[in-house]
Amino acid sequence: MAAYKIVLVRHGESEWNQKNLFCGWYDADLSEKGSEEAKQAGKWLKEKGYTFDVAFTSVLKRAIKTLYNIQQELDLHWIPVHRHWRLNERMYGALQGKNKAETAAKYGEDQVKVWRRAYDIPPPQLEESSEYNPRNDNKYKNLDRRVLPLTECLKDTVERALPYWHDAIVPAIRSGQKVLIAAHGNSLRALIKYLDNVPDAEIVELNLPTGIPLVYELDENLNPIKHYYVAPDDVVQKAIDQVANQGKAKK
Ligand SMILES: O=C(OP(=O)(O)O)[C@H](O)COP(=O)(O)O
Repeated sequence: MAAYKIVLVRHGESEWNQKNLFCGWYDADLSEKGSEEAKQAGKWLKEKGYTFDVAFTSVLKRAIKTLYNIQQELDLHWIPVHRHWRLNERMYGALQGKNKAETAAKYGEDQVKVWRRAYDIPPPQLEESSEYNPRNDNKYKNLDRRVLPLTECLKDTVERALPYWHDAIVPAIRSGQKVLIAAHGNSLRALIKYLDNVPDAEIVELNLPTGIPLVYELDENLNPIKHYYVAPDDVVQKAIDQVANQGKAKK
């Protein structure tokens, strides 16, 4: 019997997902399809009787709006929402704004898979002068510049996301609140890597679909007992395959 149940959800499709661009900390909006996916996520949760006491998200609008769409479906506008940069997507460095299929055609699919999925190999850094440099973004103006990354591998994302997990999310779970986390493909992979203790070589194969709630049942020590998506299996598999295939060169 699970002591706790939490729900993780990757935001619905963003405009940059739709264009197959590496997005990272760029603040892309949801596409129309992404808003629909977010509403559908809320409907699936409602159908299965889920409700929440508190929600956590990043400071990026694709995750914030996904969460809001879910709140709307569940009539949970009133719950506290905590936004934090530590739940942001992995900083994709110099790849931000580049098309994944074109990058695969230029550098090879194997290299792109390493950049997308290797645990401890970061993509090349953003230039200091880049328009995507978070050090010039108002959202982060009160933070020490040294915590703002110019690139990250998944290991870096794990290291900057976990303090927020331990300091903010774990106390909420332990206090008995029902927790929803709306975040990103790689910031959620970072959390799953930690929760499930996934070996470095295996995390490479984990792809998270957009807009499909993922339930984690946890024991009293917050160790996972089991996890499952709240959506029909065929929908889940198709969405996972789509993400995995984004890094293939167009034939
Ligand atoms: O910004 C991104 O993630 P997000 O859409 O979950 O926020 C990345 O571009 C996801 O790409 P990836 O699946 O190639 O790591």
